[in-house]
Amino acid sequence: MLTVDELIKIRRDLHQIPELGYQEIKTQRYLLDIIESLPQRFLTIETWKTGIFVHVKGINVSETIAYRADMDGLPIEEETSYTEFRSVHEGNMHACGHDLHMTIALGVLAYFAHNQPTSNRLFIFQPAEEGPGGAKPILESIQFKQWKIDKIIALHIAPEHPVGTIATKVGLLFANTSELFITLKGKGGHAAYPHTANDMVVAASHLVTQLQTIVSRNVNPLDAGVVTIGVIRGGTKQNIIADKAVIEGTIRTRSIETMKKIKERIEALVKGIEFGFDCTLSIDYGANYCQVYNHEAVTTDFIAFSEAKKSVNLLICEEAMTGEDFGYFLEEIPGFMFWLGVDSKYGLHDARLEPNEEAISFAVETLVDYLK
Ligand SMILES: CC(=O)N[C@@H](CCC[C@H](N)C(=O)O)C(=O)O
Repeated sequence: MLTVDELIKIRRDLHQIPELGYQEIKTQRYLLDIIESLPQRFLTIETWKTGIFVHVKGINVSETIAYRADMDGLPIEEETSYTEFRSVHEGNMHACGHDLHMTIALGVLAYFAHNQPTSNRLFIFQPAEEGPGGAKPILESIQFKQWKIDKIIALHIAPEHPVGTIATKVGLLFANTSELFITLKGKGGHAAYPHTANDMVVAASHLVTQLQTIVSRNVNPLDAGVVTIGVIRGGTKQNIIADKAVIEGTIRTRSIETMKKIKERIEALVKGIEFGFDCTLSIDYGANYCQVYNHEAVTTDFIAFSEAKKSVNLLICEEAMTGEDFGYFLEEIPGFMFWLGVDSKYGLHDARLEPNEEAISFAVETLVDYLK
């Protein structure tokens, strides 16, 4: 069993070593050291790329329930008030709570390493949730298939809810997502001779503005969609006309049809920019995640469990336009995801995110109770 102080130490240690998707080398080693220090009698440990599976053998097996935690950090320069356990990986931060997700999984796993569960449990420490995605290749792996999972569960921290809150719903919880990378190629030149060049900073600026019309003009207002451009990059010096620019963003929708429609509109606008600015554009949709859709029977059962538990403040929430490759597990295996309140003034993907660590022991106790 891990004590509250040990759990907090683990979270703080993990917080200091955020690594991007499929680079979670130190994170994997750190987790393995803890997992290997637990009683091994019921455990089978296997690594998968930078991820880990830990199978816990049950006493009287009738099913296998999987619990998944994601492992990767984000390319964000930390701006929290932390002084003693700030990220030591310059430019990277656990700004999406995966340090808490892993700590909670370890806490629950440690309980079952000491107290053999009735049925089997599988703990999945999954790389690359923020991109390019670890869930789909895990599902396709022979290693994962050997465990024959009957039910799967995961959580995500929710900065906007107080500690003690569990928020979830039956059906759609998270959106369909697609990354978006557009490269514009034109003709560079001297800043004083714009008539001899095709300026990709100007072309990219027009495109970014036009992309904003898709949700407002092409998506049914009663439906929902998001086109967010998070990066615009181009040029090398203030007096040189840029021959290249790059736009990076993400698309979010409630339905596959709307995702298709938004992509069609992007492609049409890209053609217009090519024609209008006499340049060449290419589109790469990067990683695409399917929606997170909570299965009715298991989610209803978890909602009833949470309602009956005095320590839990249960919220039936609305769906969000966040994405999660956990959706791929739910395409194949019954299960659900829920939000865990961590009460931070600053939200997910914010350099100042400071989750309340009391949420860790609350989550471990609640999940142990649900899974035992
Ligand atoms: C919970 C959360 O914040 N998830 C990420 C998932 C990223 C998906 C992909 N890399 C993309 O940007 O489309 C999110 O941004 O919602």
